[in-house]
Amino acid sequence: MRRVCALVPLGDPAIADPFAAVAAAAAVAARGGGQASAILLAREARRGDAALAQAAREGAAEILRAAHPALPEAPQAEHLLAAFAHLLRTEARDGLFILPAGPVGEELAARLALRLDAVPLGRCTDIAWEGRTLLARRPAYGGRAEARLATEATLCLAAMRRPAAAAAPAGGAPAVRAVTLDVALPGDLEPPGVAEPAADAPRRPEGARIVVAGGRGMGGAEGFAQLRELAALLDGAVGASLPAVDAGWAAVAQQVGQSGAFVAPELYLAFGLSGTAQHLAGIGPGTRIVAVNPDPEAEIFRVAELGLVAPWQEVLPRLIGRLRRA
Ligand SMILES: Cc1cc2nc3c(=O)[nH]c(=O)nc-3n(C[C@H](O)[C@H](O)[C@H](O)COP(=O)(O)OP(=O)(O)OC[C@H]3O[C@@H](n4cnc5c(N)ncnc54)[C@H](O)[C@@H]3O)c2cc1C
Repeated sequence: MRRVCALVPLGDPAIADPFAAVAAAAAVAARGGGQASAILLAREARRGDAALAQAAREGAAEILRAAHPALPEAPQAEHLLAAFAHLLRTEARDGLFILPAGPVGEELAARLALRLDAVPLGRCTDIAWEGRTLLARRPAYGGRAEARLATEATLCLAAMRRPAAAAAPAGGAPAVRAVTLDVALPGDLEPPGVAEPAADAPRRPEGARIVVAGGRGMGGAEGFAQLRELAALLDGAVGASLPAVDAGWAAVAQQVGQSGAFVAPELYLAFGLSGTAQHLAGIGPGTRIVAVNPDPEAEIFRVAELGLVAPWQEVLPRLIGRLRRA
């Protein structure tokens, strides 16, 4: 088995769970009988103290703390790309490098592979070795098929989600090394188009403890107004399916699923959602789902821990009324 290393960009608010990469790398390495390493990238080395402890807890046996004083507070992909490309060229020329799944991690994995002439594996669900051959699996055609990739390339990049089962901790304190980067970072970048979220911007579902989600079955904006009210009462966030977003009932940032956000709340309340593979791909394996749908055959009931065969109109107003009185 070759080196398996997580690349962890710290301080980027767009990456909800950067340490998912360490957990995924540890799981991949453990299956091959080895241990994972991690590269933590931050603006200042001291920023990494808590991160160091978490990377160790997630299973990294070897940690490189990389700091670049010119890294902006909220780095853009160009900055992270320059810094990680330099790190991989100088510190680790081969191996499997894993970034956290999500728009930033997946873009970085693809662009790093291009820059370093490495093999881009995309967002993988599973990676293992068979002899010298690395075998990766990833969903294809909207989750209806699975692509199996095999390569003997020595440098590969992938993005992965947090695995359902964590690898056993590395055991003992990890070996830690620090490095300060002196590579030039791109300057004078245009600020990202959505640098400042509007004051009334909806809360994003990533990171919320409770997600109240709606689909096409909500039938219109009125149904979503009630979902927002329930989410506020539960201190949760609203999620939506692609058709609901397309209809303009919810914001693009609230879309959950394969082409939207990945969420891993404790509780996912699903109203008017049929439970397609593309939607469920955005919900963490440890999440408990409660579904409300009048169709007893709806797929969502196969994954729901609790299901109510009823239209949302019978359940949602009552739930809101109860919580208001509580
Ligand atoms: C490449 C690709 C990527 C995709 N990415 C995503 C993605 O990221 N996220 C996503 O969500 N989809 C995605 N899709 C779309 C996906 O295939 C489905 O079309 C979508 O998930 C269905 O959304 P839905 O459950 O809201 O609607 P439907 O499948 O139409 O389900 C509506 C449900 O509402 C129920 N219902 C009807 N009336 C009521 C009522 N009064 N109360 C309660 N329930 C009611 C119905 O019984 C039904 O089960 C993607 C598709 C492709 C091809």
